[in-house]
Amino acid sequence: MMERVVVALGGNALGSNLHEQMTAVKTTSKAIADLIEAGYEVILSHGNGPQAGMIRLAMDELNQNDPDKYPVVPLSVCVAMSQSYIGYDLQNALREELLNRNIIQPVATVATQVVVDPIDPAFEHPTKPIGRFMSQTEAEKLAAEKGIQVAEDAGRGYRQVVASPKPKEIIEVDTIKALINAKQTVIACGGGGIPVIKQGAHHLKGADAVIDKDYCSALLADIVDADLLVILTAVEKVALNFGKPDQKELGTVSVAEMKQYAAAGHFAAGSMLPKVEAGIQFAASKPGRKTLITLLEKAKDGLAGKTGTTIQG
Ligand SMILES: Nc1ncnc2c1ncn2[C@@H]1O[C@H](COP(=O)(O)OP(=O)(O)O)[C@@H](O)[C@H]1O
Ligand SMILES: NC(=O)OP(=O)(O)O
Repeated sequence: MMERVVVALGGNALGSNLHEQMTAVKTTSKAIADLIEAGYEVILSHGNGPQAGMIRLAMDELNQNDPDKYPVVPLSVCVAMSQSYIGYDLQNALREELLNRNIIQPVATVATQVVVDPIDPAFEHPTKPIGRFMSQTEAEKLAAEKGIQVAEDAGRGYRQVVASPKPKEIIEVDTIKALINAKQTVIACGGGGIPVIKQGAHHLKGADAVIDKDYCSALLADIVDADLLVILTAVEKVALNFGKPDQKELGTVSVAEMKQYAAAGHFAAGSMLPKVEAGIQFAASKPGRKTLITLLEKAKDGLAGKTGTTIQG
């Protein structure tokens, strides 16, 4: 039987600006088309930190220069814009790659709303880095000028930080399932989904946040009953003592073991930790489910059990 795989694309699959993204999606599409050609049923999700930050900054700039003409654009709308912008580039490149291989399979992006809890403590403590990397001096200057919060991002520089509540429910779940059942390749939950809060009987109000795409991908993988969650990032394997002389790369690891490593502080908050936590969540949710964390270029080999870090129940 065909294995169903939710693939979460990280920053290196998309680049961090318009030009990089145009180039990156071509390589990404080849890796994804390889999986489709190998017989996997693929559902795609992706990050949006650099893109949502870029859109937010541009919108803020317009508003500060001429507030009458350009009202404040909420972060939820910036996330919606980023989903469409990234979805467009991905579906364009993947469509072409599949047609070049004579694979007739439509690709569609679903604007996906994801419910968050209005009293999630994350709203009080912004931790999600978005936008470009800056020096400490530049970041502090921007924070003072624009009234935003900034923080150091996993040893890589300073970035704007925003609230990142946990994803609770995917609103467009039936649309996503209908497209999968119609044999279409779906891009959903981009950027962790457009964060919304339930109000009254049926109203959904946009929330000022960016949801983590790894946590949301684990939720998506669960609701579409995927066999595998594949988190593609910039390292081939997850490591213990990362970046230290005694670094040790992990192959296949049980949920229980991975929980111990996470508790011992081996995975950096804001970079590897959410991937490991999302991976554990999915692998532990039902017997037989697995999570693979590896490089984009190694996705096919990883699924064949040749490389990457696999978390299993
Ligand atoms: N223990 C670890 N093992 C491997 N990589 C780690 C570890 N801790 C932190 N990292 C870093 O996490 C990065 C992946 O996180 P990030 O760049 O935020 O992900 P994304 O691919 O979703 O954009 C890796 O490229 C690596 O630099
Ligand atoms: N939304 C999100 O998790 O984006 P990044 O993967 O770019 O951080």
